Amino acid sequence: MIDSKTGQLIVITGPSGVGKGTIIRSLLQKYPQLHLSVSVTTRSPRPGEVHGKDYFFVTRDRFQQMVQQQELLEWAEFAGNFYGTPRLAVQDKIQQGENVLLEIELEGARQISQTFPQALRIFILPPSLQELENRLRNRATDSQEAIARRIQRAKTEIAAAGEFHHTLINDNLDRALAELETLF
Ligand SMILES: Nc1nc2c(ncn2[C@@H]2O[C@H](COP(=O)(O)OP(=O)(O)O)[C@@H](O)[C@H]2O)c(=O)[nH]1
Ligand SMILES: Nc1ncnc2c1ncn2[C@@H]1O[C@H](COP(=O)(O)OP(=O)(O)O)[C@@H](O)[C@H]1O
Repeated sequence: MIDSKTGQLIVITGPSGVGKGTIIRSLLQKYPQLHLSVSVTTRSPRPGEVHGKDYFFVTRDRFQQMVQQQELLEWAEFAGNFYGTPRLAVQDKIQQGENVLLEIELEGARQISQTFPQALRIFILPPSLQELENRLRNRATDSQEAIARRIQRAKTEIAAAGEFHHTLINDNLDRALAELETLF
């Protein structure tokens, strides 16, 4: 699958609720040589989310400081919160020949395409907008307002899918995973 001697950066983008987290969890179980970059966010933790595992949860002041001190490889505002990729952890892993996954939204993926043009950028699409909304509602982790913001943003993101090296529809999870594995 992946050449273990060369550290590769793989960007996975797609609308909120499409199944990025679900897909990545499966990938990490199957391929221990893959590492997921843990992002920094100003969003509040959801029940069960763990600081340092799901995200580093920080204040807006701390986030701003990280931006100013150029500690982030990329960052963006999404649905009213800030998200960013800590630079050092990713650089260290890549230099050590490890493969690193970034699960980030569109603006961040665009920044990476400038700063890391060699990164493989993959966009995950939902079968339909209605199904995307169903998944967000069934996941039941976000308020009505947060879901509405995510659906609104999804339209812009989906329209930009053509900027990515590959697009993939997460209809059936196992099928989508099998297709994704062929891209690495
Ligand atoms: N640019 C950027 N986007 C991120 C980062 N971490 C997470 N995101 C994106 O931010 C969006 C919202 O994430 P989250 O609040 O966890 O919601 P969820 O994707 O619906 O589970 C998603 O599109 C994530 O891919 C990051 O470090 N940088
Ligand atoms: N292929 C699929 N078919 C049906 N439901 C799915 C599929 N993939 C993921 N889901 C469900 O959709 C919801 C959103 O998935 P999640 O991985 O949290 O998305 P994201 O990380 O992109 O926001 C979750 O409840 C998850 O169990």
